[in-house]
Amino acid sequence: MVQSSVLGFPRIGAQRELKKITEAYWSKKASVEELLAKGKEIRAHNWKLQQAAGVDVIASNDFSFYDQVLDLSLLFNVIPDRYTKFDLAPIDVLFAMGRGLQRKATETEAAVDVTALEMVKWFDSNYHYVRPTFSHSTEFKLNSAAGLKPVVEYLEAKELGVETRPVVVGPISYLYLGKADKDSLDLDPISLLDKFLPVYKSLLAELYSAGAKTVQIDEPILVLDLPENVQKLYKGAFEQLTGEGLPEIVLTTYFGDVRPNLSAIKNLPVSGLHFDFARAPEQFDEVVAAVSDSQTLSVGVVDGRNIWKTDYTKASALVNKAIEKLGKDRVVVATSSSLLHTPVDLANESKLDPVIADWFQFATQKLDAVVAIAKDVSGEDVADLYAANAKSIKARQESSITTNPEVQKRMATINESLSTRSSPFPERLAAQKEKYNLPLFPTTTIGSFPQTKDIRINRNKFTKGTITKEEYEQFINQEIETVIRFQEEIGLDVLVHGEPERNDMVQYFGEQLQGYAFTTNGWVQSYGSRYVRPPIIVGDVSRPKAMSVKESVYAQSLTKLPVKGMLTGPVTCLRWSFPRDDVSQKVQSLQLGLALRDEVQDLEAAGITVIQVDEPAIREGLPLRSGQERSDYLNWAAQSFRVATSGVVNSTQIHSHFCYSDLDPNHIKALDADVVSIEFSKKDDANYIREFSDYPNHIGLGLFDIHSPRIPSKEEFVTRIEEILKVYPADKFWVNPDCGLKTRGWEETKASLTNMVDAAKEFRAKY
Ligand code: MET
Ligand SMILES: [Zn+2]
Repeated sequence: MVQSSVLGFPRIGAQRELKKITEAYWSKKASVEELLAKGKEIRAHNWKLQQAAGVDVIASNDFSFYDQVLDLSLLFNVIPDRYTKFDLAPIDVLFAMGRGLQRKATETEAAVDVTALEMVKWFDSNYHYVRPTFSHSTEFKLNSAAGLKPVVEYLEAKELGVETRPVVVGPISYLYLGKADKDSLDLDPISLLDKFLPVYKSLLAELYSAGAKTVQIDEPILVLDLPENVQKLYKGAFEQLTGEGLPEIVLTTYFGDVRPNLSAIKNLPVSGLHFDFARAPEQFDEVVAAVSDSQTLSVGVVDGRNIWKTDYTKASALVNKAIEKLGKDRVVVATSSSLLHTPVDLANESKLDPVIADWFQFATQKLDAVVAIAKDVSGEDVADLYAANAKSIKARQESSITTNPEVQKRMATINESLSTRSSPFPERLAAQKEKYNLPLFPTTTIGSFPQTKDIRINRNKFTKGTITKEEYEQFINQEIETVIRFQEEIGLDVLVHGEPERNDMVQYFGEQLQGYAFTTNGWVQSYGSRYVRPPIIVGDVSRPKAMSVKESVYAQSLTKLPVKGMLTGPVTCLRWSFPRDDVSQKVQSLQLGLALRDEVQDLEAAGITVIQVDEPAIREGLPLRSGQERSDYLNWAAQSFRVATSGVVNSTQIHSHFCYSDLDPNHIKALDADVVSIEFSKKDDANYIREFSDYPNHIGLGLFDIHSPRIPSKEEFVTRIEEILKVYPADKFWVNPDCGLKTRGWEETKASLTNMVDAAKEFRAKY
């Protein structure tokens, strides 16, 4: 029998149970016992679900209350001192590292004030991990204060009658994905490997004693351009991690092609290797040849990153090719990566057009897919399943929903002049200076203001039809007015309308574009308790009518100060949707660029002449390796943005915004935006700041973390601005937060922004 394997299952719960309980815990509406019990319930549910589906290899330790990488930092005691001095319970240390913690002293608790650790994109996905942060004083040890999570969860499953394979991020990836803390900037985390391995090994030994025969060790960095010194570490490291009293290891890689690093993993003493053939089928021959005689091959054919139905016939053909080489006993049918990146269950979608829904598989359906393929290649009769699958695949290929000849005709009109502004930046800058006459250190925000409960309630009422469209719009207008008045009051220079009408920055536009489908419950974890519901691009994209003009015009009518129009850029719309897999991403991105061009021009015509087109996803879309694919990407990504934004006059000021990543200024030059804002509050490295000083256009280097409820004081802003001014010129300096404020409450928003604006005024007076 060929086995089926799932590398990880979404942990958010089919009804977002995890979000509800963690947020209740944070606001002290649920106890720690209730929190832990809910986690346990979700895990049990997921294991049972996979067992019932017939999955042979089921993962444990794929659950997390915040992030699986952060869990390891707690487990291995990679906890910067600033989090340990308050005597917090382990779960609160975890949350403090993940999201910061600020609380006043009470009779029973001391005051706490710590910022969160840095959060960055997990490879090219829309998931974010909390970056391990090392210093010279880091002392690795198994931190068993709350039990050893992988062991606890392994035993928990066992008790339920489910034998699982614990999954842990590998030691080399863990270090490599980390960074040095501010006090130890000369430290290269990878140099800590020798110290780290014995502790990592003791975790494996504990798992083995608990009964785990095999563990899944994820080494996703093997799909990156790895420096040779890092490649060379694998052999020695895995030799140390195998042997008597230790479980067997299945080494997993995903999200790309491993070939350039293949020598690193050839002949490792691991019992199995896993590769992602959904993403990188081209690596097949070479990586299969690298599997040694004693090893199994886990064939990742069911895509963990997208929602399209797996083509069973194609998948079987690939698996059979592996079986020909290795035999049935040494081949496993697997998901390409963890299913964390897909929505939980298609059965929760009652509103999807059934014709289109038939093209999809969500995580729960993907369980059936791996099982069906494993059965088929084992020789079991699954002809009915295969016939039904072939029918769906064919129906999609032949559907007229996916093509729009008008869009295709318009795509042919894209050329240099359609994607270039009529004058270079210096001329535009002059025109804009004259028009807006902004002070030095102009202050602005990134767009969204707190999405309050009231907003959600009213949106729900409107969706359910219990209030009319007019009533809803009136409500939204009131919200806009509140936001405008607040901004005027505290003295911001370039205002925003606050985005109260938007549930999500991509979904909101997706719902108004042709060529998109959306789910009602297709949530995917983005970070912590923040989930997104990516819309799905099913066909050629176009814009039937204006999408954002009404709200912006209303906001502008309330004030003399400029109000920024606010759009989500083509690359971000693409990246934060589930893209089509039947046309290239470039084509989808340019189609979105054309649709947004119409919107930008409509805004300008309506008198909105500062327009921000957000591209926070541009960095994550960057192919993981350098080379042709990456330079092609940078070209079409920038071109799509320029298609959207270049049809305006010189005095119209185009802004863009980037967050969640180590942005390379070179990657955004070609967008040619007049002003960009960048998440920056966690960047301490002066050299990194300096890289931006050559950037030709104007930049707002984000001054505070919007993922955290913490309120920076005015003095803190002043110190930070001074620090940046050492290497960054004052005349290009915009003052703004890291990102939008939608996840924040009003109280902290008011306080933080007031302090920020006051700090800017101080510098304005000085310069
Ligand atoms: C993730 S980037 C968010 C940008 C958006 N304009 C906002 O303020 O929310
Ligand atoms: Zn942002």
